[in-house]
Amino acid sequence: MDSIATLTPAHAPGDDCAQDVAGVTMTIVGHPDPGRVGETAAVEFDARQRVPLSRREPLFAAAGQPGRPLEDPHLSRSPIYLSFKAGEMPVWTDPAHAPSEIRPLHGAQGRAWYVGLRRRVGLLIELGLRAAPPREQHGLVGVSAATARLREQIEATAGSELPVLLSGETGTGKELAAQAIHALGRRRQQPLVAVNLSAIPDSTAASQLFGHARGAFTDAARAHDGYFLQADGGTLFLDEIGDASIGLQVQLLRALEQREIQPVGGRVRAVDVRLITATDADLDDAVAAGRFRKALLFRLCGQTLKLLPLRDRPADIAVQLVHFLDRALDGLGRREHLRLRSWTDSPWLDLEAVEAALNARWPGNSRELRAVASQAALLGANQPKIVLATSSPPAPASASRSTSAVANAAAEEPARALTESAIRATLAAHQHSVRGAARALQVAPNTLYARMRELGIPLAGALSDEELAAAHEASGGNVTMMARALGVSLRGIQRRLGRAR
Ligand SMILES: Nc1ncnc2c1ncn2[C@@H]1O[C@H](COP(=O)(O)OP(=O)(O)OP(=O)(O)O)[C@@H](O)[C@H]1O
Repeated sequence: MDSIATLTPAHAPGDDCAQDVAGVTMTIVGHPDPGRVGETAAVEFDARQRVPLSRREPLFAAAGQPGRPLEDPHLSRSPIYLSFKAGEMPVWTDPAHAPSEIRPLHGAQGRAWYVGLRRRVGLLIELGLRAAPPREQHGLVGVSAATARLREQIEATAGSELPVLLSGETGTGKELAAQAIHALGRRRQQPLVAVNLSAIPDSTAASQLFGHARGAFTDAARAHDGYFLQADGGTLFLDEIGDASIGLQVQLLRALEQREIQPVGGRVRAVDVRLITATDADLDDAVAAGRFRKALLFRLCGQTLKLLPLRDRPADIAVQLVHFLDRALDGLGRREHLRLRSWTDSPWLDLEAVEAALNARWPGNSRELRAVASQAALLGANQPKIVLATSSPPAPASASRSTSAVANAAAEEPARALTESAIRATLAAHQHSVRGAARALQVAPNTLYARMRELGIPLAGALSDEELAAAHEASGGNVTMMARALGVSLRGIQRRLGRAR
């Protein structure tokens, strides 16, 4: 049986009757050729509620590509069958020839399983038939049904002018989603200004957001346009909206309802801004506790997009793992690690590492996965196989919440657009010089250092001797390459090397 062309949507979680389902969707999560991770096959059940698996069938395909079989010669040529019964784990019809284990997946409510084939190929099997989504679209990497749905919601949202509220744990991609909504909407030629409210102290929040007139307060030697005016005609992305003080919430409500703002000590001004907000907190709880104004929440959630934790999107874990490894290996000039070596050699990215990633909890979600993948690429660049340190310490309650260090530093000087992407883009534009980026972002270097530590953005001074040694070995001692691979400045790495000697 081959992949089929006519598809019915995968059922919503909670429908647990396999008899109602026409078949399953299989996604490759581990393969000797890592380039195949993310390919899917939608396979109809036969008359006995079974699907065949072999080296030759079904055919797996990336979106828009022709289908290919699994090919691995370690798998049998003749099919073995997985049999499905409502409410039960699937079973091999011939257990004596079973190619290996089947395990239920975390959070899948009896509708998805991991199947390992001869410790060579890993498959995710979900009830329901669905088409293969692109591995990367609108800047979002992933092939899970949740990511496909999120992209559809982003497209639908981009066409409207309503405010959008993005909710999800830290690192799930809320800022990426905001960027995609802006990039697809009619305001795309206008600015997108991203601001993290948790990085702005209450005392200066009004003047930073709404601006101030010259002489409005002691230090206001010049008039200042706030973020709202900087985003005029475009989009303002307010991250950590749950951290806005009640006073600020009142002003935000006014800006939304009357489309005007009042700079501190200045005249009321009209402003045309599409607002996208994000939170990892439960704002309904915050309303119940009197910390968030119901009227503002009502206004903000014109459209609400929920981003699932990464651990509930196993197909995305595998695809993002390969994506982040590829990027890190590219920096080291070692992308060949992610190509099929030969069917006889064991792959650099083996199934053990993939399974470890699928089983990890990823409290810091994709941000944590990216950091773990970058470190694994570095440490494993000269090794026969990757070792994935998935036991990375859980992210703090929220990796993007302000720490007292950030709050204190921010209090010294206005913090500007301190979101992860803004910092990374500015660093890249300044050869990773933190001082240069801090100047461009108009923040004190200490504010930027603290925020970078908080977001897990690499700093040369914080690199361990082990990381340094691995990068040194992987780059053959080329310091420029080391700096590129580690994502830090050349000067920083030279200083750090001096210290290490
Ligand atoms: N679907 C995805 N595809 C590729 N990269 C992703 C995806 N989701 C998140 N990331 C990466 O993870 C990191 C964190 O993403 P982002 O800043 O958008 O998350 P967030 O939910 O806004 O986090 P926070 O709440 O902490 O601000 C970024 O480097 C981003 O590129």
